[in-house]
Amino acid sequence: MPIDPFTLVSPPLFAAADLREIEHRWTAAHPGRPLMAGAGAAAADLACMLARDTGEPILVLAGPGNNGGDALVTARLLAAQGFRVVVVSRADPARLPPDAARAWADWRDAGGNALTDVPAGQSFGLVVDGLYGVGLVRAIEGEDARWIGLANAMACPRLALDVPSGLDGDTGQVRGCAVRADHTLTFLGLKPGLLTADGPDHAGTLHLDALGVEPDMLPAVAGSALTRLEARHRLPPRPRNSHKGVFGHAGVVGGAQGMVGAALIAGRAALAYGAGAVTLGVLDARVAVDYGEPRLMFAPPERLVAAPLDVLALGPGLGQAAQARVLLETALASTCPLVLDADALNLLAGDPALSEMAARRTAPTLLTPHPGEAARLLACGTYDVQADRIAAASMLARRFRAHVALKGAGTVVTHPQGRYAINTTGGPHLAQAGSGDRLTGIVVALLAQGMAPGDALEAAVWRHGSEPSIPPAAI
Ligand SMILES: NC(=O)C1=CN([C@@H]2O[C@H](COP(=O)(O)OP(=O)(O)OC[C@H]3O[C@@H](n4cnc5c(N)ncnc54)[C@H](O)[C@@H]3O)[C@@H](O)[C@H]2O)[C@@H](O)CC1
Ligand SMILES: [K+]
Repeated sequence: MPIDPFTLVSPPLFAAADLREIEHRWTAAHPGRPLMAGAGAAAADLACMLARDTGEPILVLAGPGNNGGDALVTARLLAAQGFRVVVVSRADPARLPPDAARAWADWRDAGGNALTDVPAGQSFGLVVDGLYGVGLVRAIEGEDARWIGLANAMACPRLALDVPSGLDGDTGQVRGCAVRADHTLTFLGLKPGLLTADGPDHAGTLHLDALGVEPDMLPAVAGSALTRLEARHRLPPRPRNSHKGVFGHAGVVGGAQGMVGAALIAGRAALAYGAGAVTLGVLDARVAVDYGEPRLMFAPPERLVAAPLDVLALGPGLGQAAQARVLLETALASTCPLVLDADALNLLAGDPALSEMAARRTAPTLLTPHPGEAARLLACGTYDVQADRIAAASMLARRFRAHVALKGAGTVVTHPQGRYAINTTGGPHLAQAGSGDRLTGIVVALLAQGMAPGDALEAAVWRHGSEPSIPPAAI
C-alpha cells in the first residue's frame, strides 16, 4: 500500500547498490516471489486513481529492464480492470531480465501486444513511465529521448515508476533528458536523487511502496530524508528560572561596506530563533546600531573574533579584503563552534594555509556553501558539484572535518562521520539575496542554545525551509 514518504520520520535513502542488496536478500529469503508483482499491482492501483476519466487509453512506456517489467505488470492489471492500454516498447523480449521476461509473457498471454512507437495524434488519459529506473547507466538519447519529449508534452498526467526515466536515482541529475512526472511511485525505499538537484522538479508527488520487504532486510545506509524534526533537533523547554546567559552569546562577523545588510539579517535571525544575546562585528565601521532590531549589539570585528563567545559566525557580507582574511585566521583559532558562510568560504578556498587551519580545528566547524562556493572549495566547477551533490558535500565534510550544508534544491547536510541528510522543506522562494544570511543566523541561534552542531545544522536548514514563503510579486 503506497504511503506519503513525507509522513515518515527520517526515512532512509537507498542508492542503486543498496537496492540490489535488498533484492538479493529478498530473493534468497522468498524464492519465486518476485517483488515486481507487488510493484506492478501498486502501480496499477495508483494509475486507476490518476487516469483522466475521459475513456482515453493509458499509454505505458516499457523499457528493456525490470523497470519495463514493472510497467508490463501494470499494463496487464489495468487491462484486466477494463482500461484500454497501449504498451510501447522497443525491448527485445528475448533479452529481458528474467522477471521482466515473465511479465512480458504474462502480458502477451493475456492478449497484449506492444507497439514500437508512440502512436501519432492519439491522446491518452495517463502515461505510465516504465522506461528506466535505477538501472540507468548513461544519457538518454535517440528514440527514448523523443518518446520522453512526447510524453512530457502530453496534456494528461504522468506516473513514473520507481524514478522518472532519465533521472539518476543516486544523484538527482538528469542524464540527457527525463520524464517530468506528476507522480512518482517509488519502490522499496526513497532514493536520494528524488529529493535533490533535478529530482524534485521531475518526480512530482512522491508515493512510496515498500513492497512488503521486512525492515530487517534493509541494509544500514548513511543517508536519510529530513522530513520532520526529531527530538534531537529540538531545544529542551526553557526553564522559568533562566536568564539570557543560559541561551548563549553569539557573534556574527561580516557586513563590509555595501553589504551591511547581510550581517544584520543574520543577527536578526539569531535573535528571532532565541540566542540569548547577539553581537555584530560589522566591517563597515560607520554602522553601530540596527534601528530595526535595537537588541543587536555592535563591537569592532577584531575584538569580537577573539572574544569568549558561545558561537561565532563569519561570512555574511564579509568581502575578501585583507582585513577579512585576518579576521578569518583569528576566527579559525577560536575554541567555540564556528559557522563559515559566503566570503569566509571563498577566502578559505583560495588559501591552503587557512584550509589546513580549518581542517585542524578541534572545536566544531560548520560550512554553509551554495554550489558555487562548494565548487571553489573543491577546486572544481559548479556543474561537477551539482552532478553529485551528496558526493561533493561529503567530500567537504571529510576534508574540513566539518558539518556541511550544501544549499540548493534539496539541501544536503553531511557530517564528518559520513552520515548525511537531504532536506525536504523549502522551495525556490529561498533563491533570493539574504536567504543564506538568515540561515546562518538560525544555525547560530541553535548552537548558542546548546544544540549539538550536526543536529543544529539539520534543524536550521529544515526550519529555514519551513518558514512561510512570500512569493515574489508577479510582474
Ligand atoms: N531491485 C528490486 O528488487 C526491484 C526492482 N524493480 C524495478 O527494477 C528497476 C531496476 O531494474 P534494472 O536494474 O533492470 O534497470 P532498469 O530497468 O532501470 O534499466 C536497465 C536496462 O536499461 C539499459 N539502459 C540503462 N540506461 C540506458 C540508457 N540511457 N539508454 C538505453 N538503455 C539504457 C541497461 O543496459 C539495462 O538493459 C527498478 O527501478 C524498479 O523499477 C521493481 O520490480 C521492484 C523490485
Ligand atoms: K521510470
